[in-house]
Amino acid sequence: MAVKSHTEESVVLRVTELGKEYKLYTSPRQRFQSLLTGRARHRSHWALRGVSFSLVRGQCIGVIGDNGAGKSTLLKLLAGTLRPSTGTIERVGRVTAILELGAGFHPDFSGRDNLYFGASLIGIDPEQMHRLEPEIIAFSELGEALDRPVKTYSSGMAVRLAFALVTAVQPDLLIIDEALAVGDQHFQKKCIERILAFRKNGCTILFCSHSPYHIRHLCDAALWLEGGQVERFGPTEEVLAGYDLHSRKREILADDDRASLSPQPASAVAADQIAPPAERGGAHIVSVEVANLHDEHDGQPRLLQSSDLVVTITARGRGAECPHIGFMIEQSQGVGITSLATHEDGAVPVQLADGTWRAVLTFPDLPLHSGSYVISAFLFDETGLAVYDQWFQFMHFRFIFPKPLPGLVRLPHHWS
Ligand SMILES: Nc1ncnc2c1ncn2[C@@H]1O[C@H](COP(=O)(O)OP(=O)(O)OP(=O)(O)O)[C@@H](O)[C@H]1O
Repeated sequence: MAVKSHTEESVVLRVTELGKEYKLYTSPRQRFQSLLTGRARHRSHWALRGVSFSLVRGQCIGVIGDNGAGKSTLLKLLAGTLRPSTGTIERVGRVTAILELGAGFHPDFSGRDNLYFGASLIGIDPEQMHRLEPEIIAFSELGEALDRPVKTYSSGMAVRLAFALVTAVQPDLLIIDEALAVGDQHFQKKCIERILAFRKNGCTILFCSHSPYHIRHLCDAALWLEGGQVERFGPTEEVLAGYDLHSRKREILADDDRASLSPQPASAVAADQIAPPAERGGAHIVSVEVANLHDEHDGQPRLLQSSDLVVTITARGRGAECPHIGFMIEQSQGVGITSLATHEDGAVPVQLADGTWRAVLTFPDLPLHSGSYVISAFLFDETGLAVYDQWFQFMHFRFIFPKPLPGLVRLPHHWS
């Protein structure tokens, strides 16, 4: 299925009826017997089946799906590190893949030696590599560590080296597997900037991520895999909306299962239990205060005792950069109500004397009906693309609207 109409010349990747079968043997002996006798003794597992799509030049496509849906298998097939069992892949131009970053490095050789070795594998000849070396080294920020054996590197250092090498030359098609989930904040930001620059220059990007946020902001189309097959392929928002519904249904089922095992009180959760381990010294959310919340009792979430919801979010940024702040309200059963962010609204957090940044968000005359709600706060970089920190569903509260009307919200409206 094509995402948008395009001429044949602009297609850089065409995948037709692609499939990957894994043969599962119960023991090495069974595998051996099957090799000897030629009789199939395996169970067949199709990690990918009947996948067809095409990408045109300059398109950025996000691949989403649950664990085990076949995303990595698809990316490895496209990168050529796995052979398909069925179907064809037609690629035009130079293709590079950032898969399992750093996995291909030789641990006993230095970072520099590995650069030359890795370059030859992705089609960069030694002369070209000689020219690119300073820029690759600068991007990796490894300094003197470059001449140490790679086995002495942290995983973050290996990733920096691999990303710097693989993106040293702009390819026609760049395949990225969760690269943004690794590395520190500073590195994530550099990765995003480089990906955006490639995109601007017409590079086609295939990007696999568990982060709908990054898919939404970087990709113009999305491919949703489910059980190894294409569930949906099309404009990002439409596919993400379908996947969001699917994920919520799955979470509700999982919650029901958990509840039947060990009932949990629906009480407010302390922020410090949920807040991710913000790298101390890095950008992080410092506090989120909600005005007029009455203390909880009887295990109930705290009650908002005002018709206005006023939330003050304070965060520590990175260097002189002005970060952005996001906020989300959901119904406690997991139905999303609203997500907002300073960068989406053209607002700017204010810097306080102690260097922290603060944004105060006010919902005047909160247009919600009576019910239980849960809030989340997010900290972004200055572009709104890198997520520095998130306090996800960290606080529940109750709200009582005096009139018992059915529904979720009171939308702005008028009668005539
Ligand atoms: N080498 C292998 N041998 C047998 N089965 C495999 C192998 N590699 C992957 N699989 C199976 O293929 C299916 C797809 O796996 P894949 O790693 O592509 O999923 P994924 O969508 O990338 O998952 P995740 O989000 O967890 O990384 C899974 O059922 C997995 O168990």
